[in-house]
Amino acid sequence: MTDTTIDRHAITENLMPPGTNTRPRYGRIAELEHSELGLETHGDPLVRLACRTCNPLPKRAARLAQMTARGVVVPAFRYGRVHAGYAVLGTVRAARAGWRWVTAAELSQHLGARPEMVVRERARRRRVAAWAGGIVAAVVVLLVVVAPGLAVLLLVVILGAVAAVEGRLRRVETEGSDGRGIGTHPSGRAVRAAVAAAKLGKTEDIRVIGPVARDADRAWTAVVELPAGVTAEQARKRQPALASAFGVDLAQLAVDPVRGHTGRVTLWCADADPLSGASIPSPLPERAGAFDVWHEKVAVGVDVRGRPVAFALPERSILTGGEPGAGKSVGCHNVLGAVALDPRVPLWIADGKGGADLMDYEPIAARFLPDPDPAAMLEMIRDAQDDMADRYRRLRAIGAKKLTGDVAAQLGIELSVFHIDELQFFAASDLGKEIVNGLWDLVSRGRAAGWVVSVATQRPSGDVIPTKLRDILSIRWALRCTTPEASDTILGRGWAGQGYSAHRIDSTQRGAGLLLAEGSMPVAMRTYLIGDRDVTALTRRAYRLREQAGTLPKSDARPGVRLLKAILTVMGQAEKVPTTLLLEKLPMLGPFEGWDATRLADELRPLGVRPADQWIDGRNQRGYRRADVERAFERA
Ligand SMILES: Nc1ncnc2c1ncn2[C@@H]1O[C@H](COP(=O)(O)OP(=O)(O)OP(=O)(O)O)[C@@H](O)[C@H]1O
Repeated sequence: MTDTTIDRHAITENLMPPGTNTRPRYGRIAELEHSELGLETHGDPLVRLACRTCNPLPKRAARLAQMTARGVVVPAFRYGRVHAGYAVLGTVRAARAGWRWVTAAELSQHLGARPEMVVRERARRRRVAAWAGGIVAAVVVLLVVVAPGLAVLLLVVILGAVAAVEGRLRRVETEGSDGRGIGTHPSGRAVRAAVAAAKLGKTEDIRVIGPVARDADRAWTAVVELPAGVTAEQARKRQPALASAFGVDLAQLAVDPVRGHTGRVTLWCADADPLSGASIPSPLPERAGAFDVWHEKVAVGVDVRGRPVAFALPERSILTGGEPGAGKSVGCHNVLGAVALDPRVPLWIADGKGGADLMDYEPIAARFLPDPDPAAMLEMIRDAQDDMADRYRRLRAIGAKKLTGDVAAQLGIELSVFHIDELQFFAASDLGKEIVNGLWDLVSRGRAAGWVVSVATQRPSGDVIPTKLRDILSIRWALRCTTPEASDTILGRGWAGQGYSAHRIDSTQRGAGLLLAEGSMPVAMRTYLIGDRDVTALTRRAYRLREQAGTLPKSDARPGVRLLKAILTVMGQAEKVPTTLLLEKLPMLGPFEGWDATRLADELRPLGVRPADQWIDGRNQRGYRRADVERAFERA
């Protein structure tokens, strides 16, 4: 080192601010040599080159060169290298695909069953390949001889196109490896690889028939042919594994068999969760006519593809379970609402919660238990068992084995529906064992005699729904549960382990559940929403239908009794009720529309009930006393 040069380390140590560990750039050294050491020139040629004061132009030129290298040359080189690589890989891919086609690799699984067809097809393809190869070779030779420049240009264009296609394919295929599954626009190859990953066979034995298509821009769909010997049913059983391989939620995937080919399935995979979002209104409130329980299915909601989910009621029984607020009441209204609109069907309802959810059904129910009263519940079950025994006697008398629509019409007995809400309040009582045993008997023997039992509970556990009862309830409907065990208590043991667990349902998925009803697998679905107003409107229509058909509950058939019963329903637990409230609520419970205070008083007078000024809600109002109405009801 001469005296006009300076050691870069010395500058770092002596002149840079304390704590600075990085070595200064040459330009900064040059600045420091001028400003701090007062040097005129620099000993180090690199420092001289970098000095803006001594050497501004070369510096700029160097920077320009550097920028050009970084911004253009390097990317161009990288791009070219990558695309050259893609061109090679694409050519190899095309050659392998061509070879597979020539050798008819996809037909090798049929070699055992139809060897002549495979051999014939291979020979045909070899001929086509030989002709095509010959023509291409002749064109290439001609071009090289006549216009070599054009030949090179054509080669570059073809390789460029191959590189572009290969690049795109790789981008799509690598979507599967970054945690986002195979994406919303997967290639056939990505679908095959995912199906193979779900342990349904080897990628090369799986085929995607036709293109992977988009469905209304909210899902992709593909028809997949499984390897020989693997059935659509096996694929449905692997649905959770498939959903995992596609990188989606179980609720986003539908696996449907293809008619006419047990080895093919249609895969439908939604981009987003189809079980959340805006609620789906039930078609029931809009329904004009009566429901026919013998010939119609009860539509309770839609599956993830938006297709209606429905089940028939004759010879069935229902278990609905889920945590509080999961949507059980709404689900049950879908069933009860439909049944109510068939005026022939006697409805027996027991409300273990003692709430207002089922109050609207009271005027049309043949039997209605509004409180969690285990003794009354047991009595209802005993009555239903007696009725069942009577039905069997009558069926035997005409030589019929079970109640069908025709037999029902012939004997004048009807399908009866017995709905018990919040079974746990009855099952956990002292009479719980007898109640559960009675229900078990009614479900198992009552099926053929036309008794349909439906139980709902917000505590799906072994003590509320013993396995022996659960196993004979044929329709099982698991709404959101807190644990996989609770879900299994409803659906049956083992389903959670296979990926079908209602504990996975999110609280944003209102009314979502797993329904095991028609097929052998639970179906992820969402119930139709039936709000409180809909229930009121439905039951009022049901009332009118039953009134016309003369099938209202016997005690309700007399207008006076009907009125007193409706007034007691409006009053609930209250001791007094204002006339204004009665006039507002009574039309919802029976044919009392358009009544005024005078008409109400006129109807009640013969029954011994008179209005009076009452102190209600902190003021003097015209109204009725509960004790008067109850006395009149007892007299009636
Ligand atoms: N299918 C649905 N679509 C949209 N919202 C729904 C649906 N089902 C239920 N809900 C919403 O969830 C709320 C609770 O539903 P519901 O009363 O049926 O629950 P539940 O399981 O019966 O509760 P609990 O056990 O406390 O009686 C409803 O008030 C409604 O707002």
